Amino acid sequence: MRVLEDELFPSTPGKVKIERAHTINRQFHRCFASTSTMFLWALFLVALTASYLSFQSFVDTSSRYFTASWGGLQWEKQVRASAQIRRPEGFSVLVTGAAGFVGSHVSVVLRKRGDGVVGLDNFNSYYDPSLKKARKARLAEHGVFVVEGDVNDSRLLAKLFDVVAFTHVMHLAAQAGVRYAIENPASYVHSNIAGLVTLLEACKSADPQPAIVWASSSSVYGLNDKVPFSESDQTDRPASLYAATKKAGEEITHTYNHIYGLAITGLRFFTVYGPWGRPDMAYFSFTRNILQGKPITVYRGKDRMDLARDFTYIDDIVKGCVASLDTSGKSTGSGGKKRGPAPYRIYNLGNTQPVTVPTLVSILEKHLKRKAKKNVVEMPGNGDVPFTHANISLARRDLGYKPSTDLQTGLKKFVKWYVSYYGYQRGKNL
Ligand SMILES: O=C(O)[C@H]1O[C@H](OP(=O)(O)OP(=O)(O)OC[C@H]2O[C@@H](n3ccc(=O)[nH]c3=O)[C@H](O)[C@@H]2O)[C@H](O)[C@@H](O)[C@@H]1O
Repeated sequence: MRVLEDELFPSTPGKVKIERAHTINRQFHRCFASTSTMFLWALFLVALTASYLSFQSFVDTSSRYFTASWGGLQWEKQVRASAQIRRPEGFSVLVTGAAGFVGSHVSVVLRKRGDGVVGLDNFNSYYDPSLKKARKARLAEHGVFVVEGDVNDSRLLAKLFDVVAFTHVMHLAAQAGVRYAIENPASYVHSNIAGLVTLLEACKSADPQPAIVWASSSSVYGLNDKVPFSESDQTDRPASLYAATKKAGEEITHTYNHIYGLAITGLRFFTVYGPWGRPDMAYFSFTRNILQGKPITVYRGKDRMDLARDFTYIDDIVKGCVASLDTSGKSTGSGGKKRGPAPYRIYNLGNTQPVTVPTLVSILEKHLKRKAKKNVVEMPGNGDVPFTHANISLARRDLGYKPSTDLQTGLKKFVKWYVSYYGYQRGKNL
């Protein structure tokens, strides 16, 4: 009873205070203890996360180191052997996009005449990479080694220039295709802008600086309607992001020529076709579909106008590329500094005989001995231009460029290659 009374009505009021103070103290300690425990836990978690992250980055770095497709003594030996020059006054050429259509052809021709050639290609999957691997195998038969890597990899480029004093760079690596830019715009910026700048940075710092020949495109003429297209014509109205990145490439290379003394030649290719070509292009996909009995889509311009292209055969383009290397002149910079003016050139490489898309189809039908199932639709507004037509007088004058294969002959050679490459037999579904 007393206890209860004492508890309910304490005789000494201070007692409550003391007890309350004790309780508060205890609570404070408990609270402090739990805060510091929490703090310790938090510290522990932070430390755990940090060590996990650094472990991850260690794993990443080391796995990159161990799985990198380039580097090492054996790799350097292959690069050196491939770059070896076997003719007097020969070149050592770094060919980017070497497993690509134009790149593989140029590499073979250069190697055959005794130049040293090292290829570089990222083997991306824009179109069937097995075709790129097959081109690589063909290059290996000719003694050309293709490094697997990206032009955006500045460490790789520095290493390549460290191992070989390239006299020339044939820059053909790019995100190609006019209409695909709608689907994947970033890939054009990545390869055609960022990749180009990374490559030019490597070239500018290289000692000696190489001369550069690179692939621009007929698409830079965009909405121009003055024909034939001449190099001095207006090129500031591109119709696709692809064209815009190629035009930007022309401006970017000009800057590097101006500031660092790099010798630059830009080649505006006009719809290149032929054996070992690109499956995304019309002549290639039409062939596949006609052989498989599938329909093809033929675009038509405004007022039912047929679209036309200045289709250019691969062997003619290769001759233009090689002549550009032969006449490129020298870069003048060293130690990353310009020492004098260097050549800056741009040339059209076309065939000068535009052919309509329906005519292209009828030539294919003749060579394939099959009728196409045509689905004619109005050209969608996705970057296409209605026609292209090259004026090649500049290239003829400076490069001795003289295309000699008409579309009939060129497509016959393409169909022959296609049929043998894909092992086509009548009746067999490819
Ligand atoms: O000359 C160039 O600079 C460009 O040439 C080609 O671009 P393009 O001329 O559009 O070549 P294709 O894609 O083979 O088209 C050829 C023609 O066939 C037409 N086409 C294409 C595809 C299709 O399904 N149907 C069709 O009618 C196109 O509209 C175009 O008129 C290349 O794809 C580009 O990489 C290159 O830069």
